[in-house]
Amino acid sequence: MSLMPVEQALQLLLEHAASQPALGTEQVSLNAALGRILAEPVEATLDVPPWDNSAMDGYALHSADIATALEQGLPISQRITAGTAPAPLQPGTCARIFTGAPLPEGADTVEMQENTQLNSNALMQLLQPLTPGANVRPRGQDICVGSRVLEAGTRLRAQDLGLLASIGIAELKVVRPLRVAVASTGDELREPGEPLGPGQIYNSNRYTLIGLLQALGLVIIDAGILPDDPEQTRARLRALAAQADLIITSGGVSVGEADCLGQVLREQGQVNLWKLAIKPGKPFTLGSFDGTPVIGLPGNPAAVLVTFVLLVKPWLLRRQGGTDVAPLSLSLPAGFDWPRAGKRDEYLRARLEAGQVVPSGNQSSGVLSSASQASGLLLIPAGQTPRRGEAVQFLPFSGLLG
Ligand SMILES: Nc1nc2c(c(=O)[nH]1)N[C@H]1C(S)=C(S)[C@@H](COP(=O)(O)OP(=O)(O)OC[C@H]3O[C@@H](n4cnc5c(N)ncnc54)[C@H](O)[C@@H]3O)O[C@H]1N2
Ligand code: MOO
Repeated sequence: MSLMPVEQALQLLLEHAASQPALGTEQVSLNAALGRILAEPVEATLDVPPWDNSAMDGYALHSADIATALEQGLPISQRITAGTAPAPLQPGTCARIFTGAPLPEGADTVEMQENTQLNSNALMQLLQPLTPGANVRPRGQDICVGSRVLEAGTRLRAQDLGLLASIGIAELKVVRPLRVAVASTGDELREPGEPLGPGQIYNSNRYTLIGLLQALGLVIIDAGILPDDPEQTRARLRALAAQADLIITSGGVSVGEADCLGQVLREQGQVNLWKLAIKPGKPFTLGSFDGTPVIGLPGNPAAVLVTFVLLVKPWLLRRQGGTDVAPLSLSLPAGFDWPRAGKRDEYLRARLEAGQVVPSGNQSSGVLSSASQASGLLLIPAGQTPRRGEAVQFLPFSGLLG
């Protein structure tokens, strides 16, 4: 059976997310807007800076007076601090001025105080030639009135909030956060804190997934472990579907027989089982229950991490109207020889060493310690055998998480 390329799966997921009914919006204050997605574009209603101002602590003068200022000095006719409104500059004089203070009418140039001296006549004398217009930050240098400063669909970062504040915006309209239910499946699972019986393991995916969702600022419905019983699974899914915009499950999506979740989705909802050309993360499902989308991730812990950051996160962002969903990918030299070409795109847990990318340990899809030791994912495309020194794509976790 042929495997679905990752790009195709991503495209289908993004189309699926975009086809969902629009989410509501809410008005939030700037300090509650970090990481939220802007629901409408923002246009500036003022210039920033609102007037020409000084970039330095020093003296403001008219460029016509530079020669006089160099030769004999100029009298200082006023003192302008930030936050004050200056009087027009008297011709043939200069003004003491500080960084950020408005330039007086009649001045067009500033010299920093280190390049000046007060001569014996208490005149400000330039110590070196000065370019007309130097050290002036013109009105509108940053933002012009009427310009669009941010587009709808922008995920707000700290600098975006600062930018909005600079044009006086105190509140803005953002998309309401998604409610995402997280459920693990598997009879072998126990929760940390409980004793482990024979054949049992701890439920790590729950914590990985909840952490990944928390970093995206979403509302999480922690559904714990789904029981391996169709009747109970149905009832639990019904309750989750009524509250959540998306249900994410882990486990039970491969060809195994104890696949109670798949059975319930097939009977009561809808399910597409994909075999992706990705390692780890080959089995992946997209379905629905009572109209609520369900994404079923493979149970292997590293497959959960990889498929979430590459496929689920873009779905979540696009579902909220986010426009920028592609992760940062850097082209860096490989610090290894890759021995054999694979049939799937392989995303290795990797880190940087002396500017080169190296795998960070055991790459089995059941292994999490190598993910913990990694600073990103390294792509070995299907069919390729990169050699040491050749460029490979490295996706830092700083761009994948949060
Ligand atoms: N005959 C085949 N077997 C398997 C195939 C295949 O194509 N044919 N694919 C393999 C691949 S690739 C993956 S990935 C896994 C996916 O399996 P499932 O999604 O059905 O997941 P499970 O069987 O339930 O679990 C797999 C593995 O992960 C552990 N697990 C599950 N949930 C958790 C959890 N919440 N916390 C920690 N660990 C968890 C589970 O114990 C298993 O070891 O299938 C392969 N098999
Ligand atoms: O896709 Mo599985 O995660 O390779 O083991």
